[in-house]
Amino acid sequence: MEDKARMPFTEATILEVFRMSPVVPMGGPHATSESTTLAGYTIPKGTIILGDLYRVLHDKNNFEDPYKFKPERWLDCDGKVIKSDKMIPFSIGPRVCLGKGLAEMESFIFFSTLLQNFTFKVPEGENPPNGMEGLNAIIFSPHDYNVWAVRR
Ligand code: HEM
Repeated sequence: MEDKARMPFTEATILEVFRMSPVVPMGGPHATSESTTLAGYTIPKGTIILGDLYRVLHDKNNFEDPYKFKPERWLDCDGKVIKSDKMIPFSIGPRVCLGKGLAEMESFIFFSTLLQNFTFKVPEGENPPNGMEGLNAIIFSPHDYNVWAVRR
């Protein structure tokens, strides 16, 4: 993990994967504990609320070319990783994902270890998933696809 600070492009790539294909696109269900008003709408007590994390992560006001996979959007002109409060794949607020730190650490170790040891190739004539289509339930996952993992 101490190498992470020296691997900004790897971190940027993982951020872009989380942005393009958020694992929990609608976050967790919440409910209003009392009646409230938001943007002129009255929301009665007990209303189930789902925050559309996917929409925030694909809003062109938040991210230029939101449907393009561009890891470099996360790097500033000095090559340092940019932080954004619009980057909310783990949700926000008091019920933010409890495993956020662990998940970020695991993703970095998993991804960098795989890339250190393998080159990934799509078999000829087949298309890799585009990051947007998949099985969209509580958890978003890509459709099945084939990939060759060639040992380096
Ligand atoms: C890429 C990996 C992960 C993503 C994108 C993710 C995302 C999320 C999201 C969006 C929520 C809903 C927050 C809300 O209700 O507003 C959540 C909740 C939660 N996550 Fe994760 N999560 C990940 C991995 C993990 C891991 C590894 C753990 C535990 C080791 C974990 C534990 C939890 C728990 C306990 C909650 C419920 C928090 C609460 O309601 O107070 N998550 N996660």
